[in-house]
Amino acid sequence: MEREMSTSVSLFKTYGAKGRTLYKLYAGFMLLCILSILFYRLTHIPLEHYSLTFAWISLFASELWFSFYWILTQSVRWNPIYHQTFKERLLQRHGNELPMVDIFICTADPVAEPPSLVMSTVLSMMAYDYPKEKLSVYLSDDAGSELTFYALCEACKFAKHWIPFCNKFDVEPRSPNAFFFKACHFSSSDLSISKEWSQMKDMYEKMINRIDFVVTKGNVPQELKKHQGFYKWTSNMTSNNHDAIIQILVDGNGEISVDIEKNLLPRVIYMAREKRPQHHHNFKAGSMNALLRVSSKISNGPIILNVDCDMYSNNSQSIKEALCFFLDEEKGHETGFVQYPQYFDNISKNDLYDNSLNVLNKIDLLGLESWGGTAYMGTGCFHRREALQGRKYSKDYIEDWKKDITSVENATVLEEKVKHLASCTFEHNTLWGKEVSLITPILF
Ligand SMILES: O=c1ccn([C@@H]2O[C@H](COP(=O)(O)OP(=O)(O)O[C@H]3O[C@H](CO)[C@@H](O)[C@H](O)[C@H]3O)[C@@H](O)[C@H]2O)c(=O)[nH]1
Ligand SMILES: [Mn+2]
Repeated sequence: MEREMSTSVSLFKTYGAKGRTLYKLYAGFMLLCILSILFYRLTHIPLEHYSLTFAWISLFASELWFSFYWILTQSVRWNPIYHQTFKERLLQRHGNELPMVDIFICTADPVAEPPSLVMSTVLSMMAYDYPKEKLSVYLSDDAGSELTFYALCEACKFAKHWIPFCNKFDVEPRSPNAFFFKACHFSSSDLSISKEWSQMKDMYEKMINRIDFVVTKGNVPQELKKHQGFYKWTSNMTSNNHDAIIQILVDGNGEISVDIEKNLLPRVIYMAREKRPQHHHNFKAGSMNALLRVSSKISNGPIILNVDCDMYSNNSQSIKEALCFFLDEEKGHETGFVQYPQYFDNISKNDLYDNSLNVLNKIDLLGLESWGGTAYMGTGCFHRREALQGRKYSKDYIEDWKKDITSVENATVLEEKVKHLASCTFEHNTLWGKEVSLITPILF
């Protein structure tokens, strides 16, 4: 009875996959077959000819290896676990005091990772169905490229139209590139909807053309440098030798921070950490470290979402879903991260290399849950800031979700103040470098 009551108020429910008994029967049968084959191999070794014996033993060795592999994989197939979230309960209980969420997007090269596509990732994050004053989007640009900065300025202008459009038409997914690609045959009997839809598509395509033009040219022409922040790019700057650049593009103040319907936009911050050839930059892990430090002085959101620049969000509710785990009164403290699976677009018809990741996403990751937690995949993961910053698990820990800061300082002053946090030597000989730093490129 007590158990039932506690699950009825929980923000999420956990349940096992259907058909497990059937699977277990099948697995038992398979095991029997495998053992019979192994038994047969061992008891019928042909000894009459050397080459025959060798072939037989080789087969036996590969079957033994396959059996070992098969037994290991049963650990992630045995008991797949699903979760169901209750967003309405989350909103009922925490609707007015939802935590601040900081989103980190990492990009590293404007040629290999075209800024026009990166901006679709940025826009899908900005358009999350979540209170915009609680959302900060950080773009880390490891190339330190003015092309990416230009693209981000364009994306912020476009967001003023895109976000109200998403809200009005319940757009999914909220990456404009994915949306217009998937809905390319959109038609509506309502002429005004059709008109609005094609106007938005047109506006998006014009933005993409402007960005692609600049990227093809390789620099931003003087007349397009409308944002005052361009002065930070000097002629002697290269992608691996430059000062840190922090630009708060949308800071919650003034005309720049509201959309065409006068609703607030999320904060948008551009960061290019300092790079020097003599210091190792540690790839994505290095940029995550700098993002952690810089964001802690700008918004300090207790929840962090990290995405690679080529991974848009395909569900505008993802933040709320993830929060159901973190904010659950009974079990929330047991959750350090919430990982969403990765899916790829443009998979070839036969999918020879299994890019759809069906076994991983639909079975293995769920199977790992029965061992206490799924695998960390890098992108599409929500973290507790405290966990990333070194707090150890404690049964009695209660997180204060209101520790974020909304800095009232002028954006330019704040940019200069936090610049040293993105320096390439910050981690050298400091406690932060020793105890917190995420120099784990394998993970990030
Ligand atoms: O110096 C670098 C190098 C890479 N990146 C970014 O890191 C992300 C991942 O790098 P990528 O080369 O695209 O790695 P993938 O193999 O595509 O990504 C997988 O492997 C990564 C490293 O383990 C994980 O972070 C990802 O989530 C996972 O999808 C991208 O957004 C890059 O822009 C940087 O920010 N700085
Ligand atoms: Mn990648």
